[in-house]
Amino acid sequence: MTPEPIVDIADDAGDLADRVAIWLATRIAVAPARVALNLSGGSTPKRVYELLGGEDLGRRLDWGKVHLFWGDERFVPKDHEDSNFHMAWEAMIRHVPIPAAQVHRIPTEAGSPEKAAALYSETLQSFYGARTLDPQRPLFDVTLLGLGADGHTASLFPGTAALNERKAWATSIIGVKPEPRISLTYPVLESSAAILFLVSGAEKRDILARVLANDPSLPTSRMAAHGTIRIIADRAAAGET
Ligand SMILES: O=C(O)[C@H](O)[C@@H](O)[C@H](O)[C@H](O)COP(=O)(O)O
Repeated sequence: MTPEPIVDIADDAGDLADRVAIWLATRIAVAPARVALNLSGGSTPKRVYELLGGEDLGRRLDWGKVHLFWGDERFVPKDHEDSNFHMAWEAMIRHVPIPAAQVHRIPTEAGSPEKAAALYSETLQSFYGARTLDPQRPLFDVTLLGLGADGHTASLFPGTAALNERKAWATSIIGVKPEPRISLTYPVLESSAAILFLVSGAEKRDILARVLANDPSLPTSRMAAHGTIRIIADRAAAGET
């Protein structure tokens, strides 16, 4: 990974979620105007979204300046239980006063995964106000990502053409998982002031060690961000228990 990640160790999954939620709440609070958060799917961030959508934290945040995006999505309807949007909707979005126009989900109602990817690229470019990314002006304030057991992140899986896509902002991934996926590409994920990887559980221990050793065969290791990269792992994932 470039730059070298900052690694934070949380006690357990609950502590990890608390830290990330507070970190995100602080980013939202200090942002002068709009703040663009790029969300991930997976089981690890769900508790973070619940905290941000909860009574305690959710009501204190200025949701009027928050814009939500997704790093990847399954090509399923928006209310499908496997939808990353649906997970964030249930855990957080439906509980908070964020304007609907600021929730930029991946449009899986488009006729095909390719069309959904093309439409989402347009959404991102229109938000950014340009079709070319400027390293000095990141698209996202924060990108949340996970680490899959095979080293994937977002829906960038080992050995797929999506890893080499540098031109399109979003792409479709077909034939790797039972359902097609749509994923932002490296240049777009990397256009973030801060990237935060959430890694929890003993089953992630080996793969996290390989990422930290910069194994180039792993999509996660190949992330080369413009801003900072932080990995928040719990003790089980970090091999400290
Ligand atoms: O939609 C998804 O599933 C993801 O975007 C994916 O990249 C995920 O972040 C990792 O597979 C880790 O998932 P866990 O948090 O469930 O371990």
